[in-house]
Amino acid sequence: MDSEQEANQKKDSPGLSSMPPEIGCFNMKGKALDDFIVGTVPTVMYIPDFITSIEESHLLDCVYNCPSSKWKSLKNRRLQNWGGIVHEKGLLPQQLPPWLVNIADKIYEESGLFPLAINHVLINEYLPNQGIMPHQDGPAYYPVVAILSLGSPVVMEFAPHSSLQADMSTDDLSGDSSAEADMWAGYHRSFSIILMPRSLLIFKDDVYTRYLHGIRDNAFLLCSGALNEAEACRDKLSVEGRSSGDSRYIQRTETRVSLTFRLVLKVHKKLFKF
Ligand SMILES: O=C(O)CCC(=O)C(=O)O
Ligand SMILES: [Fe+2]
Repeated sequence: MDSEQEANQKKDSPGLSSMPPEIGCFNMKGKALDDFIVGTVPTVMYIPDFITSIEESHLLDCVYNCPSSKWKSLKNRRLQNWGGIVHEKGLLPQQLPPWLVNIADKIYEESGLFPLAINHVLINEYLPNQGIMPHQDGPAYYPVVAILSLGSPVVMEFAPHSSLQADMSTDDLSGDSSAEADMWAGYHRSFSIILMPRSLLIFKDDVYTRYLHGIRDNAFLLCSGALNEAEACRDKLSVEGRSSGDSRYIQRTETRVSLTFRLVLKVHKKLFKF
């Protein structure tokens, strides 16, 4: 941790008391949310150091102090589902615990991107060789997602959905000028983004509705060409890497935990009962 980060951490978190740290104000260093837009496809925002290391440890403690029954083991990762069951007809709601309400409300208030308070949080845990298949988050959610990363850095890859690739090939045959065709191909290119610990990734618009996102299940993840490569690699202490020719990789040595914040607009009145 550099001295500026250390100073910020001391300022934001007044001591290691047993009190849970308040999640500080949106750490945008005086910038507007639009200043964090990365890439050219609408719309991805990447906010480094959204929380401090102390807040990160507190959230990890909360995640790991939950009853083990809260974890659901999948083939390639574990997850906790908070906020209720997402059904194709809407959300069968459950109250979020206070430690999640705290941060969910901050993301809601400070981003201004959700029409109502965030009511659903998925927590994913990945070992260094685990990932998540390319997928879309689906129509049950309002089409904005915010992902807070804790622990090991990873690279998230985005690729246009096959329906968009079909559009592209139709366009290639439609006699566009080559400049326009190049623009179209560039616009729909796959891209990747390094998710450093404590960062917040937000995506919406075409990236939500027309792209797939995923994380490869490898301990080494290619990071050359990532939208935020320069920014993420400035913090060399946090990115353990290896190079092979022109390609650079980050090495995952620790577990990663991510918190995915979303809003389900349609909420059933009846509380979900076990
Ligand atoms: O762990 C992540 O960063 C991604 C999680 C995700 O895509 C999801 O929960 O839908
Ligand atoms: Fe997702």
